[in-house]
Amino acid sequence: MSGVPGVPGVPVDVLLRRIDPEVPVPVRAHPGDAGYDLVTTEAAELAPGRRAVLPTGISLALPDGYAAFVHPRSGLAARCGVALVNSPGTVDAGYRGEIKVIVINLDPEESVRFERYDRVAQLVVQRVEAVRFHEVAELPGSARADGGFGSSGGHAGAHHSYALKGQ
Ligand SMILES: O=c1ccn([C@H]2C[C@H](O)[C@@H](COP(=O)(O)OP(=O)(O)OP(=O)(O)O)O2)c(=O)[nH]1
Ligand SMILES: [Mg+2]
Repeated sequence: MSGVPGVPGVPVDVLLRRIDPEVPVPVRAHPGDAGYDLVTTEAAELAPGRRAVLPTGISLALPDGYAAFVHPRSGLAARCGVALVNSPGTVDAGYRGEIKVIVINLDPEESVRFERYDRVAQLVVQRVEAVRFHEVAELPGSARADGGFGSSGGHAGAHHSYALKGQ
């Protein structure tokens, strides 16, 4: 194994176990892509508004200090209205179970069908930091302060009233 964790451009070595013996090892569509495509090992049909937990046939041992994030595929979202319920899903370094993808069909009218080995999501591996929290009575000031949730204005949909209750 040659990967040096944290050195840019050097791939990180990740142990992978195939639960489904025929499932392809995740690949990127192009060199440099962020996401490694995940397939479903089970066919499924989702009526409008329905969701499913799809198995991917793989489990991983990520190095400490890393996590993998299960992201949606934009093509499925744009063409079929398929989203991930918990987007992005978080795969912890210590998780040894099968990676699963929680899909939902947001199209109001059309069902969507997944065949075995269809690519349903993409896995992005990233470094994650551990933190030490230091409790204080007052936080240091900042330009944004407590502005959020549209405080800077000027976005599409501004004609809808979505002011938070009590603000
Ligand atoms: O899209 C996902 C999200 C999570 N997981 C797996 C890996 C992750 O390490 C574990 C737990 O996920 P998470 O912490 O999001 O779920 P939880 O509801 O907090 O469960 P737990 O109490 O087990 O942490 O489930 C997946 O396979 N796919
Ligand atoms: Mg958790």
